[in-house]
Amino acid sequence: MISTLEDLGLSDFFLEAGRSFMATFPPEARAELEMGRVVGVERATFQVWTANGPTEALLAGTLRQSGSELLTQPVIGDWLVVQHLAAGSALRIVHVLPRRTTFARAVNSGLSEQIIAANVDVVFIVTTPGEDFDVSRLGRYVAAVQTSGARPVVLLNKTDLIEDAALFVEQIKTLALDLPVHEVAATSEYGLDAVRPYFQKGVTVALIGSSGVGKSTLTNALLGREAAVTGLIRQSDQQGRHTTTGRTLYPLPGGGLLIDNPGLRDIAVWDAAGRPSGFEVIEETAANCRFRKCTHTTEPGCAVKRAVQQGTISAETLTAYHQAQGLSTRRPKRR
Ligand SMILES: Nc1nc2c(ncn2[C@@H]2O[C@H](COP(=O)(O)OP(=O)(O)OP(=O)(O)O)[C@@H](O)[C@H]2O)c(=O)[nH]1
Ligand SMILES: [Zn+2]
Repeated sequence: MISTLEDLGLSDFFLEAGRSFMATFPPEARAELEMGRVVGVERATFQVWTANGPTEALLAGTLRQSGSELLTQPVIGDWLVVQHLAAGSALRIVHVLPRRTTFARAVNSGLSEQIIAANVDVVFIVTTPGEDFDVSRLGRYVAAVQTSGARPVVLLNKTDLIEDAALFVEQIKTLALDLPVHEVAATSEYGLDAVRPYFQKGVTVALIGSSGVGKSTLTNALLGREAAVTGLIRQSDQQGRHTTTGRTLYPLPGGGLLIDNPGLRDIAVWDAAGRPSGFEVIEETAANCRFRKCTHTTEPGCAVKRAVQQGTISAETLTAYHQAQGLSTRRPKRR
């Protein structure tokens, strides 16, 4: 399935970055260096796929980059430069290459964020037409994914449980122009043929959505039973069920890659300038607005507008926030 690093998503962007980093080493040191992608993370252990296949890799605590900058913590999907030590031993992670997209989750009640995945091209936002259905929350997910540079696609799962999925699809489609929305049922594999074409060679897809919407079931259906990748980190509980402690990037039988990110609820993303762009930052800042019901549009004494002027909140984030707010007033009643 994976025969070249291009199958794993290696593009000119990463190739150039990797080459110019390696060029800073003397030739004899350079011979030990290689590029690879993080395909598994389980606590402090990484699985890195290089031209020779997947291998365990470790972060040496004392390692520093060529400058004296501390090494960035690698996450699933990262492209790396690794060093071969003795034959048969784990690789050493030397450098994390610049990321095209990053996904973060809010931690500490939204005060800070933790990056959990990098270099994702397409994000499947999974929802169901049941209790979980919340158009304004979906709107925040869509906006966050768009801001990250990845492409949002909504999967309405468990459509076997309702009569008329079209009603829900209509509401979701109002969230963004050209937003693809697919009706699926993971348990019966209904609708998955429309979803598989997103997995083009080298394209990385991640699944997000609340707990219980069917992300694991979808992942298994898309991977197919045989696809369980040996050599990658897989954890099983007593029932043999795939559990959700680690993160894994799986190659699909027909090409493309899937990141398993279970339980990722309060996603936030960082914009290109590295500022947190989840809406938590707006809500925190809004506490300092002069008016309690400030809409952060034209009010005097608006702390959010001030933060945008000062560059601590991006204008795009505020626009996305306003869009999501507008949508929330049109939120349909739950049935
Ligand atoms: N009826 C129906 N049930 C489904 C469908 N997809 C998943 N389920 C069920 O929904 C439950 C939750 O599915 P999971 O795949 O574990 O959900 P998840 O999103 O991975 O949940 P977390 O691991 O908690 O994040 C399971 O009992 C599935 O069998 C579907 O299309 N139709
Ligand atoms: Zn305000």
